[in-house]
Amino acid sequence: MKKRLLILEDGTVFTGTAFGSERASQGEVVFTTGMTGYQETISDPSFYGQIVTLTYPLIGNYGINRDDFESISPAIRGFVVRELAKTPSNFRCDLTVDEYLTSKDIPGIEGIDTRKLTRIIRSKGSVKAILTAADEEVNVDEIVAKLQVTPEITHHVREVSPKAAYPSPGRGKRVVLIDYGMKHGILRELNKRDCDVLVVPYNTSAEEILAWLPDGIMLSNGPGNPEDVAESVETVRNLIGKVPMFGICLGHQIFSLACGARSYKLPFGHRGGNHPVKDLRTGRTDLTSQNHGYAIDIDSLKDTDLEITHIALNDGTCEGVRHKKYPVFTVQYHPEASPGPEDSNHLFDEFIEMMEVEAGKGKQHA
Ligand SMILES: NC(=O)CC[C@H](N)C(=O)O
Repeated sequence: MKKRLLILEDGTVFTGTAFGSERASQGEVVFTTGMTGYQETISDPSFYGQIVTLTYPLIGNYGINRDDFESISPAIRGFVVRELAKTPSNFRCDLTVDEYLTSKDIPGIEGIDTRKLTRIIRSKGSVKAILTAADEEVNVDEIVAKLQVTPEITHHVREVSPKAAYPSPGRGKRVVLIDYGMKHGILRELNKRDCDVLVVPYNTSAEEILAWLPDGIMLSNGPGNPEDVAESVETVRNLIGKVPMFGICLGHQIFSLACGARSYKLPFGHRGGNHPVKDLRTGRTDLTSQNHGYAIDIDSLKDTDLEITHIALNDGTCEGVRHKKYPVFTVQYHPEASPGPEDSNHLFDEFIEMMEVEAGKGKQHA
């Protein structure tokens, strides 16, 4: 069993056991609180550039299967667990987490105090860290000094958005899905409703999108700071009022910025499967799946045509908006679940309904 170190920029060193790839890796450490769904978490492209720690203490007990991936290649920089199950047991299990991460060249560490690590992230906020082998040559002071001056990575979306458009056909509503680093759950939900989907790269122009004559546009989740993707904000600005839109997570942030709102970085983000969110119009609270480090500033909505529709009950932050004039709504959380609760799955039905209503209006005009 090889020893591995997780060294934080504040100088804290955790010593644990290595699994997965043997290489060293650097990233922002974040924690997620889901008790299940680690396979979806590992393969969620919104974690690009991050070392992910799971607060649930035993991970890997049902292995990795063929069905639950949210993308083809995981984008995480490292995986941190208290205890990794060595002998998973499940009828769908194909590989162990160790085998899978080794095949994808992602390093992991187990056997560290993940509660202590989580507390550090909670009190310090975003923390840069490095995963490296515990050999004699390691100079912790040098690594810490290097970490402290390493700038945050920018423009994550470019790394995970597809290079070309591809179809996912259906007989229903025609939807252009802008893929900023999409979880496949979003595409699955649209396909389940028989949508005729065209998935397009983040930098596809508004003209190209509209040339496909979509009934609706879906703005996906994705990694990083929404302010880094100014060109996508500009594209969305040019689409507002032309076609119904539904946005999720980064899609929600990009749409809000396009309407003139501002975003900011949360102290330690929302990541997990039990975040209560209140729908301000119905008073209903859904338990939601979340994975975001940024949020839309509620005060900044005053100067826009947006109305806040959802708030996080844990900290009162913005969880959803709706355009006052045009058929567009967006949420900060994940109605596609995968992983997590499916309470808000109905939002995909609302999107279909919204497209039907708009298509009906078009017919009346014709
Ligand atoms: N899952 C997402 O789309 C996350 C959005 C954005 N990258 C954030 O961290 O806030």
